[in-house]
Amino acid sequence: MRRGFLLNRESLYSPYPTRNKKPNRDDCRLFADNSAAAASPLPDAPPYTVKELKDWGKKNVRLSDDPSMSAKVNLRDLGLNQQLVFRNIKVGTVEVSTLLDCEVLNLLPTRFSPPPVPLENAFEFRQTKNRGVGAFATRDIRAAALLHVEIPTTVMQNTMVLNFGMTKAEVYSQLLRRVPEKTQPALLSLNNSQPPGMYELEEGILRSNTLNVSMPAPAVAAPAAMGHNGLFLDASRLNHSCSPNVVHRFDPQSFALIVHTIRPIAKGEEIVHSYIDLKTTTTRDARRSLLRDLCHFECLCDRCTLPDPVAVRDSDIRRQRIHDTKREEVVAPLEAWYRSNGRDDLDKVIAFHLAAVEDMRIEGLYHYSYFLHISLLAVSFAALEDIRGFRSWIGKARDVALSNLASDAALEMLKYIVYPETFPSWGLARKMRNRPWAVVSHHILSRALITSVSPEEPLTMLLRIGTQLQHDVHICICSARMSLIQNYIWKSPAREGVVRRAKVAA
Ligand SMILES: C[S@@+](CC[C@H](N)C(=O)[O-])C[C@H]1O[C@@H](n2cnc3c(N)ncnc32)[C@H](O)[C@@H]1O
Repeated sequence: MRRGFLLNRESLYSPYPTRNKKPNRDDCRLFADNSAAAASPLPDAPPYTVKELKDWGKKNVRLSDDPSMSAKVNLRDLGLNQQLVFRNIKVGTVEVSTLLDCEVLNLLPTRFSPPPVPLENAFEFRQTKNRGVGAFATRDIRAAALLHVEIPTTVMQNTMVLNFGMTKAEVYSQLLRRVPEKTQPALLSLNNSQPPGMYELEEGILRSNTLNVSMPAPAVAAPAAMGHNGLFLDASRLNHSCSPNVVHRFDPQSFALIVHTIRPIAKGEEIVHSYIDLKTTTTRDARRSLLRDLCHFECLCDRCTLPDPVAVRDSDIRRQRIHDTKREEVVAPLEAWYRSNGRDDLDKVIAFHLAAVEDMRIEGLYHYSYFLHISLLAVSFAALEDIRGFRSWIGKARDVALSNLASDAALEMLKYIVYPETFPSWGLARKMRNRPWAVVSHHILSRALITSVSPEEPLTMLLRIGTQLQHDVHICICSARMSLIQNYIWKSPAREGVVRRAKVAA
């Protein structure tokens, strides 16, 4: 039985990271060392890939014989001007053991904002039949519910440069040793799915359970090398599924992992997320093989254990279809309807989007163009002045915005749910029949607004569509509502010019 580590006394009292604060003297560091640079000739091209970095490190980096330092590495030569420090930081009452670059530490807020409050007791952990422990809903949960919020136990940069000074095993063991003693039993009881004998326990646990987290990015030459991962005691118990029902995001402002449901979850259903990028792996065999390679288990999720080969083939075909549909193809039917000045049948547009959304529902894939499809459904139902249809789809679009932490967009959509007739494409079908060109802009604008979660995007889209239709963007803008435009494009660098031109045109 593995016993907990003894804690280094200072690590318990490590302060918040503050701006301009020098690292503690007892921090273990990977120092930049100019003499090492002089000694080691640079390769012709900068080493950017992980393999190149590793090879370069093996040839050029020497281990420090100074026991107060972990290693001496001239990372500037790699375009990575960094100084990695082990530091325990406090988030509210939780102490997090981190290994971060000094610059990243300095970019963290001096005070973390309080994390949002999740549903209470909405899930519990239980033993599954064949996948170890899993989390199960204790009641029916709606889509876009804030299910879980968790502060990490450890966070570390996961670039390979760590290998230069300390072995990975040393880094992992140092990181875990700095975790508060009371947390260590729970941490050491986490699943270790690495092949037996391959890694020390600490490394096995970290490799099996960490999730990618987003940290503030300093201006470094090789930002791709600046990934970070975090270990979360509860979220680590979530099993994988190729049709997940939750997504998670890390919010550096509150230093918390935020887990949202992406569809309704019934009482007793398992709560699952995806360990892999489902966009790049469409077939069951490809997904299973990737999970075998990366995570060392045979996937037993619902989609991978479909009862017969025909069902598996149908699922593969559906996923491929979702994967292959380009954004332009999604937009095309509504654009064709609009080009016909509303003479085409809008029901055909609706049927197209409903079929796509149904594919996504069956496969449990709510990324890809899901948001675009449901937004265009909302636009179509608004054009037909169908309140029920409109509310249903704009409600789903709002759910997506909420799970993406896009609260402004979600608020705007809530306004449309309450007052559908204020939605810019409201009654467009009727208006098109009467005054085809005058209302075009409303349709374009509403689409731009609704299909975007970022404030920059509507403008880009307006410009793109305006150009596509060889229709001056000023005309689009001048006949749309000024407040909406200003609201949405205010952050854009091109804002000044567009708003000025729009005012002139209006
Ligand atoms: C991060 S842990 C998840 C929690 C784990 N079940 C536990 O008991 O702690 C990942 C491990 O759970 C199991 N697992 C997760 N999803 C699975 C799936 N879809 N099929 C089979 N095993 C799965 C595998 O053993 C995997 O290595």
